[in-house]
Amino acid sequence: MGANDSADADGKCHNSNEDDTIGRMSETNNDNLWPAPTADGPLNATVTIPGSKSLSNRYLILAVLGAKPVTLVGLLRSRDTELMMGALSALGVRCDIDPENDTTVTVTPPESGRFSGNVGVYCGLAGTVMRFVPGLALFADAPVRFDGDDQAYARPMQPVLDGLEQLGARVEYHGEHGRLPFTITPPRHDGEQADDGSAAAKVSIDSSGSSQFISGLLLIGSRLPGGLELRHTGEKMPSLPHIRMTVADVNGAGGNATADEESRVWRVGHAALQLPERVVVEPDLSNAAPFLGAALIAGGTVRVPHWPVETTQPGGLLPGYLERMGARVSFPEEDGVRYCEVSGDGHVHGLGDFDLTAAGEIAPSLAAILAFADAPTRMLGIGHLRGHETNRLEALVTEITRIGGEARELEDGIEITPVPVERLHGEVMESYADHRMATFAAMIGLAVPGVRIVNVETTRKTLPDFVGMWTGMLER
Ligand SMILES: O=C(O)C1=C[C@@H](OP(=O)(O)O)[C@@H](O)[C@H](O)C1
Ligand SMILES: C=C(OP(=O)(O)O)C(=O)O
Repeated sequence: MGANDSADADGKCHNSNEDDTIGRMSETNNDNLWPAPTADGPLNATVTIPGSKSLSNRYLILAVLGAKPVTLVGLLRSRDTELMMGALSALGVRCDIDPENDTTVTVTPPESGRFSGNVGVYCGLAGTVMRFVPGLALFADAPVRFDGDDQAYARPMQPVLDGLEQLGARVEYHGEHGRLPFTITPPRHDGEQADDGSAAAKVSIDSSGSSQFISGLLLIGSRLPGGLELRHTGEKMPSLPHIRMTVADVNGAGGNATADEESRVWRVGHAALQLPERVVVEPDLSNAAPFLGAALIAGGTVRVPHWPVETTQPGGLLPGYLERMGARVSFPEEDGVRYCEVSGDGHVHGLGDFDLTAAGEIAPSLAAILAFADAPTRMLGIGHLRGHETNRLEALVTEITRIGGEARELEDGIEITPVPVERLHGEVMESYADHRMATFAAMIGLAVPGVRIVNVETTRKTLPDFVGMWTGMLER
């Protein structure tokens, strides 16, 4: 849970959302350095990964768009999901945490179906909160103000807000145009939640900067009187699996969402959404990347249990990517549990030109592995990572260069040219308040002694106990 959050005896979630400070950018100071452990031999570990951030925060949104309570099992409990629950609580939703198991949360939508306005929503640095919750403000009874971490002010927001304006909302920017903080005033309501036979609302946005702009609008499309027809006008379309995940999840809640990816048009019919009474969240497969990738860097074997046979998560592409880098990958089943098992012998193949448009969020973890490869890699299709938690392309180049490696930014990605590991040296590595830059540095530290990481706690964005999991993986 967040630093200021607590569950009382009846499990009701109190979330002083606006005071959340965990994971905020912290100053570099020597009290805040974590010595990243090196691997002193091949690994042999099984690592259980908490619930998927992307699925957890989609299910939370879809649960509140229904009419009946929904119990989410295996929900991620990390900064990004606390921020989401805090946002929903502010809007009048109940989140009851099971006192026996804090990853089981029951979400009860407001009885009226209308969200409380005249409230503030604190987004932290969470893309899924800042891009998914504004859509709910369309159905609030008064304006909703959104704010976030200072670093969040740099993240692009405008396309999703342009979309909401096309749907009748008014958006007032309090800082830079197109960025946090802002206030959304919902359109005047006259029972728009019913299907009044009107045509689908047509919205056009440029979603080249983030797939979350499209997802944020598709999530609420079912509630519009005639549904939604959403057109993406831009050139690039990053993270398509995340958009497919949204379509699948809307349909899993009884919606009618379809995609014409070639024409870049998505349609969502008007529908009363209702997730099943109980929904089980898959482990976060992108968060498995540092751990499974560790087997390639250090050698040995790492297993992740509960690996789904089929998934909408882009992390489902990870085993294939690791195989291309030289890993042996298998999916053994033991006592009904399916594992992803990755083994490495310390040798990593470079990938040459490598299109990562589909799964940009795992770029930092792959970069850490590829810094130890036998040949260069150009990870392409990820220019939009400049608008992630930090400018990840710049951050990766800075950190690889800092330890004596070679990398450079490309217009649409990053080129990593490995150097012999003896030339790499441990340094204080920045994490930029970015969970994936912190785990990137920890991966480097497996093979480069003396790495110390600034503010490793920033991993709480999506992993409540990264340090415990990492040191557990290295225990023999
Ligand atoms: O919808 C989602 O859950 C996400 C979409 C992706 O965003 P971008 O399309 O901005 O990369 C991904 O990187 C992010 O971690 C999660
Ligand atoms: C880009 C990411 O996060 P967000 O959901 O904040 O966009 C990420 O987790 O890599």
